[in-house]
Amino acid sequence: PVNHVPNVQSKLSVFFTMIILFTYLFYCLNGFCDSLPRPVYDQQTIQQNKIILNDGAPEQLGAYNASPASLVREQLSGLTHSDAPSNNISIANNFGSKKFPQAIIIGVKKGGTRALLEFLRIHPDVRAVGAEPHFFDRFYDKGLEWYRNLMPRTLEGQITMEKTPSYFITKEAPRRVFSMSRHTKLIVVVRDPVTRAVSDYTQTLSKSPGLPSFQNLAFRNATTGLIDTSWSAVRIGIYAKHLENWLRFFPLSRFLFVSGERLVTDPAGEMGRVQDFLGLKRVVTDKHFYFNQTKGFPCLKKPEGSSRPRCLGKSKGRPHPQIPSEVLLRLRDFYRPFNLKFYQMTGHNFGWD
Ligand SMILES: Nc1ncnc2c1ncn2[C@@H]1O[C@H](COP(=O)(O)OS(=O)(=O)O)[C@@H](OP(=O)(O)O)[C@H]1O
Repeated sequence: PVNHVPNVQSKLSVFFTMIILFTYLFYCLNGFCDSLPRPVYDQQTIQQNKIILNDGAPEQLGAYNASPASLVREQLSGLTHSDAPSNNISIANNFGSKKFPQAIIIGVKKGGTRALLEFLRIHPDVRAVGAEPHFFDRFYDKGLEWYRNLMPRTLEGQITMEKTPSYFITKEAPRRVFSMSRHTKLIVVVRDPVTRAVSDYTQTLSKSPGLPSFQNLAFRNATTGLIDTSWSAVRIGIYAKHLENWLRFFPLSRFLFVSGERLVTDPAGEMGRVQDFLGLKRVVTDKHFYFNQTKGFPCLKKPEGSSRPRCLGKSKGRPHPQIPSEVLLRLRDFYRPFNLKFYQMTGHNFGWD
């Protein structure tokens, strides 16, 4: 019996070592290893992403917009499945690596950028940040590593993406994106600038109900009908001017112009063009969409990370206020030459005139 004591002891120590190893393995698989202290900029990122969700709008987040909690999960796990069950998140946690985006939706505000990103996110080869990072306009001084850290982890063959519609009108953005990578693919969702201006105004009005009327803001002089181009809702729609700025750094072949109107009337058709441009298999097709009569927009039968059909949230597809027709006509006249120039530059007639 004396001989058995060391035997039992060694068996026990092997048993306890195994328990410790298994506990550690389980701990890591659940993603807790990754929650060790992170660099300061990562912690700041979490805070900032909470603020800059949905184009900086402190509005009700849409069904597709990542919640702050999911952003935190995203930051900690490197995943963007805002609705994915947490166990999925933790298992995939350590796979892949964070890369700079190979494609960015750079604009335009109120063009339909959220819809496009959410439609793309159902593609298995696309991984995207849920929130708008605003790196190339607001947070450039945080540095490229900060930016890369915001990205979800991707596996070989997957594309990293983000969307920040204000990049399109940011003077410094083209040079900054170029210095990250001159091969970056740039997607611009454009929409009739008049409707876009009204949509932009509607969003601001929803946050500031005391806002002056649309016509008060649109005209510098109501009698002469002089348009106020310093009003951002007007200025953003001068697409030709903003595009000129980008073409100083990127050739036209690096751009894809998506029609915001067609994204609503024929989402599958427009998604086909987008997937081709990104070099992706055409996985997102008409079978992924259904037209929701109540919402008045196409919705996804199975959005990413969910098995239930879902539309974008309340902040997308808001009813627009009635604007006097003469005001809209005047604005239409104002945009016409810029639109024609834009059609010429892109080789695509968007049919707004
Ligand atoms: N499928 C679907 N569902 C809901 N809304 C859709 C969809 N496709 C395009 N749109 C249009 O997207 C407009 C909002 O554009 P953005 O997402 O670019 O806005 S933002 O700049 O991010 O605030 C939004 O503008 P408004 O209608 O003025 O709210 C919509 O017209």
